Amino acid sequence: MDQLAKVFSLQEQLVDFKGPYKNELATIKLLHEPTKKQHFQQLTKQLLAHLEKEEQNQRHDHQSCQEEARLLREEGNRIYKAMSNQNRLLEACRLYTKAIFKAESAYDELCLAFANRGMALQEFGYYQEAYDDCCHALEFGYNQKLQHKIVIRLAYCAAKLKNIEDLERHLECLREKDLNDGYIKQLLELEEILTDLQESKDTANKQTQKEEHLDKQEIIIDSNCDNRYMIAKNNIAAHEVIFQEMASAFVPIEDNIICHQCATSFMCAPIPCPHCHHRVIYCSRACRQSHLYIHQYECAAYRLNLLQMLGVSHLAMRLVLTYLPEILTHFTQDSNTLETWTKLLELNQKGHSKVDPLRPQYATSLGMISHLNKVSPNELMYYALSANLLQVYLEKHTKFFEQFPLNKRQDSKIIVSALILRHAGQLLVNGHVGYALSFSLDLPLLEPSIWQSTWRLKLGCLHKLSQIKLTTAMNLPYLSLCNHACDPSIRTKFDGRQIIVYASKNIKAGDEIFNCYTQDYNNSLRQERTEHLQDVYKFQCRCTKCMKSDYDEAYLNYHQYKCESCGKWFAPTNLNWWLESDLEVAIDCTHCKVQQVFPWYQQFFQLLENIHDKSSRQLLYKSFYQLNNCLLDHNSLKLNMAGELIEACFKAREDGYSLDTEDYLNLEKVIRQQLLAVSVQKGSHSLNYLGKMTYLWDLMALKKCKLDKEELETMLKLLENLAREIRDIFINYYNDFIEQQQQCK
Ligand SMILES: C[S@@+](CC[C@H](N)C(=O)[O-])C[C@H]1O[C@@H](n2cnc3c(N)ncnc32)[C@H](O)[C@@H]1O
Repeated sequence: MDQLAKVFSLQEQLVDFKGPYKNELATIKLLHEPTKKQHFQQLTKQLLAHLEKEEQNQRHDHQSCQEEARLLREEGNRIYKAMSNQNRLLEACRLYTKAIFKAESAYDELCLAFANRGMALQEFGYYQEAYDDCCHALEFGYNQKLQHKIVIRLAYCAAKLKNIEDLERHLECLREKDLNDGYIKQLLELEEILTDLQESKDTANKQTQKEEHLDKQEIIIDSNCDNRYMIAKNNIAAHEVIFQEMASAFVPIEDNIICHQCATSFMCAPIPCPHCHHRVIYCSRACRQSHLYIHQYECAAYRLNLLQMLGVSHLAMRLVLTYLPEILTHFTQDSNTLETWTKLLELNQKGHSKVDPLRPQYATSLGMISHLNKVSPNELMYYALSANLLQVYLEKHTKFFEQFPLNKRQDSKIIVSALILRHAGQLLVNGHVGYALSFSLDLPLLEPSIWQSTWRLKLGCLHKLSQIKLTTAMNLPYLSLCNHACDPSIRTKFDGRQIIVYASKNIKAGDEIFNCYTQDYNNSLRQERTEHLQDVYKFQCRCTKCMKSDYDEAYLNYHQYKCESCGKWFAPTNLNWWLESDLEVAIDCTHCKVQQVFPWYQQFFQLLENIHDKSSRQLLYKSFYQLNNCLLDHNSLKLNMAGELIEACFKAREDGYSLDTEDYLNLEKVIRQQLLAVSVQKGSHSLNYLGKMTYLWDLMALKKCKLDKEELETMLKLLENLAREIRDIFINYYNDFIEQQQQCK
């Protein structure tokens, strides 16, 4: 990072960005001025060489990768063989996974680790993942003489997956091998399964996939002026799906372990690329193969750790990589740089009024609004230098530019830089952040303490899935057509790389459909939102909520304290004082100006430290209920304290301290208060609500509380707001532990 800053600052001195902004092409051309170009590009190459050197210094040699992976795999084998250990399969898988990561490109170990993980996954019941691992074992050079061991496993998994074609292929391969009696017996069994599958194939219900009509409501996009927006053509009822969109490109945020192809964060058998220090991961072999085209141009950048320094410019480059085949068609023999650029930009004029969000065309992305003309010269310089760096990287470390006509190589470099710059500018105001409920565990699907079988949690473990994580930065150009309001008319659900947009309230035909780019009016102050919207999105918000005279009333209602002196309700100047590291800050009543002591605050957290002690817990519940005397209704601090109390009680239970009936009654009461407050602040369809709901479901599963039928049905309906695989986990949990006992009532 330091080196990047150093090189960028040297490059800045070589370019004059002071003049008026024209467009991305003209900006990039400034970096290519003949007099400075050589020195300028030399600095970029030096930076890349520096990263290469750093990577080489940190790289583990083949032998140590091999050795560390071997030790992990052998430890996995030891656990796998320990028949008395009921968690052995997932524990072994965990170690095999670590071995796969450690092996990097030491293929001789990598293939063994895949083979062994495949064996354990198969036994646990993850057949598709086991199948993929066996394919990887073969791909990375599993011993020729022992390959029948892997092929028989492939055949077994194909049989479990009812994949006749694969099963036929693997059995054919096995028939040609010289097998011992044991294997011949297995082969005959598999032959029988194949016959059964073939016979049942014809009678099986052929499920034709229904082509769902995805945008139930017609959306009009006014493209006559620069500022496009979305309106409802028909009345749209609250909670109806308005449209769905598939992200054409996305990148994982930070170090989240997410499949780079389908964006799932739920993987029981992560498959890392062996060449870029496992910085790119897939959930399946199919995803790995689908992503090969993009990854061939990114692998070296991941290896050099270049991309994490560049944030939005990385997503911009992915957009270019995704649409390269389309971009290439615009490079003709006889047009010059400006003509090619103009032709590319004309695409969006043709495209944006007829957009298919599920099959996004490049035109839609090219047409997104950008405010590069309004950013500071320093900011513009940063994005231009990042675009240039990525272009030079593609040139030096990949075969990317070989796809362009030979006589257009120079043009293509300038245009590719200009496109990366254009998309970075667009994504600054059009990028979307995906989020999901997640576990706060490393390799959560391989955590033996929480799973009873595939996708089925153990009793009392649903609350482990209560965290909300930001997962991806996405390009969703159709959703981006919605303008902002602080009281939006939509809510969004992220499901892998697909987004589903629901009406959050009734929308009348002709009404504009608004998204919210910040925290909404219910969860932030107008001034905070205004500053952010002005800084990033370059506009002054004039939505109905911001134009009201009591614009902050809703939010301030969640921060009302009763003054210890005058007894009046007030909202402190520093609303979230309890989130700050320095808790010594003085809180004064805004009416009588008397400084507050808040003795209940210290007392509560002291009691929390002794949660294992029954009498402390009793005092804790009492002091929580007493908060109602000094904190109004759904006060955010009270909500936070409820969260601390609930988590601490669940943790105590996990640590082996038994909670009694009174504890559970109190817990239920506190969880319900928390859920009510979250539904008021964030809405009951929010992930925040669903995350907190897991605690109540755990109490139900543990037979410590009961819900009436109506309440339970309402909660079940809310599961629609979860991504598919997370919803499955909730439904399995409901079926395993809740449904039956609720029926027994
Ligand atoms: C994601 S885009 C929305 C679609 C945009 N109107 C377009 O034509 O592409 C965000 C940009 O739209 C404009 N915008 C969005 N909401 C707005 C609002 N409430 N008032 C004024 N401008 C707005 C701002 O320029 C903002 O940076």
